Amino acid sequence: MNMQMTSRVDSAMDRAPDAAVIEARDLNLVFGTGETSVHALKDINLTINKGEFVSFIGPSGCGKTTFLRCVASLETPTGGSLTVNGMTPEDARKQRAYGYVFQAAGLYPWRTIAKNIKLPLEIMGYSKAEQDKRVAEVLELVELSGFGGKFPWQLSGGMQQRASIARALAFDADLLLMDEPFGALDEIVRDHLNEQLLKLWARTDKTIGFVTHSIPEAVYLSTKIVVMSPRPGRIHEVIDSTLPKERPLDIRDSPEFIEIAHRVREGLRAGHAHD
Ligand SMILES: Nc1ncnc2c1ncn2[C@@H]1O[C@H](COP(=O)(O)OP(=O)(O)OP(=O)(O)O)[C@@H](O)[C@H]1O
Repeated sequence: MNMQMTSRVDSAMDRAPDAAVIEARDLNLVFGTGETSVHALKDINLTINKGEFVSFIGPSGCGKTTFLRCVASLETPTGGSLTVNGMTPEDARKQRAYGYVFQAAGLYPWRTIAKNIKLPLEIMGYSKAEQDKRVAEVLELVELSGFGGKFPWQLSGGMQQRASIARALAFDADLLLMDEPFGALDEIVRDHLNEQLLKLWARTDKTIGFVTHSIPEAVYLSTKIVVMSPRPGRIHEVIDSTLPKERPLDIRDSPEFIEIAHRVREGLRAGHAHD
């Protein structure tokens, strides 16, 4: 285990098990200045605890991606505070606190799937044996064992997305940030990946922040649904799910599921009314 890994594990162990993974207090982000400035996030207050699956839903431009990017230290807030595992997002990034899955799989076409997954591990200085072990583990987690030697173009869109999830899982960060990872896939593939993602979450006890435009996807996956509204981007409502952790796909026909979906839809409607 290299130094970076050791410090990450130590700092995680120092913290109380129920400590917040993400904590935003009066968080604001304004892009630019003057008349053309955009108030992308306004007074965001949100706590995400360990093991939660939190979806962000809201109309285009309400700041979902910007919030995730702040957590990942890819954007810098202009006001308020934000901590990740109790530290600044920048320190958390240096300690590899999260894996990030983008909307497009973003795999390098000239590298095999295994070599794509290895890339962050190579950069982090893992030994060859450890790299191979982790690649095998994460390929199994996303049910792609046997595909490590293939190139991205030899895989379907859904399989490529699973490979990009495997890459984000490779260094075993406790936090997974996912920005509309299944948005470009057809419904059936998406259903299947949602099911697999839930199983993975239940098995690994990770904390997940997930951006989506789909109400059923948000309700099916989440323990908490953050409904956002645009201009400026705010949290309109946070809905705690009452669904059990075990969720077969047909739970979507249950009255409880339909009730939560209804609340999310109403929240989105009310948020739009601010325009
Ligand atoms: N780098 C930037 N410079 C200026 N404005 C930006 C920048 N990044 C995002 N914005 C603006 O900030 C607002 C929030 O954008 P963001 O991408 O976070 O929204 P979103 O909710 O993720 O939207 P979508 O659902 O379309 O992905 C938008 O008005 C967007 O145009």
